[in-house]
Amino acid sequence: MTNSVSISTCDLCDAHKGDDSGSFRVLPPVFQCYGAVTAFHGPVSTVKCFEDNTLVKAAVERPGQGRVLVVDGGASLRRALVGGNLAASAARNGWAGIVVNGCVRDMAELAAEPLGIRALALMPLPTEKRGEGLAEVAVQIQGVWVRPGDWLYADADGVVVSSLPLQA
Ligand SMILES: O=C([O-])CC(=O)C(=O)O
Repeated sequence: MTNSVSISTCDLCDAHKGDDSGSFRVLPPVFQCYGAVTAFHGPVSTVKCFEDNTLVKAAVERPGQGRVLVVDGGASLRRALVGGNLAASAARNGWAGIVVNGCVRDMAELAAEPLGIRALALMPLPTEKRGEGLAEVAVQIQGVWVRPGDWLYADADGVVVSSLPLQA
């Protein structure tokens, strides 16, 4: 499922720039855009894992219901946590997007998927699936806390996260 209503992260930042409550957060500008969808948003689900994408695969094989999967891969640049197969599963199962604090691979396949995909970089090496990791826990993405049930908004300008759903 892709979100037809696009919400500008710049507009959100204009409206919330004085919010020091911690509810409104902006991710550091280190993410590259790989999916066919640039702007996406939805409630957050999380996976925390390190060079093992067992739980990422399990998540995207379940119904996404318009959610955004935030994967904290510890910023490892050594293995790809999402490739063409997982991205295709995510799109087919109705995820709005995937944000990976780590690497992805299969650039051409990712670019064809109707899904938002953000990651730090491309890396052709896959992971070892050892069954390790945690699902639906609070994660720290580039120093910013992201929790299951937060709302994430991404567009060409950046990625913001909020405890509450935000209006366009
Ligand atoms: O299966 C993996 O580990 C990642 C991958 O290459 C894919 O999703 O196609």
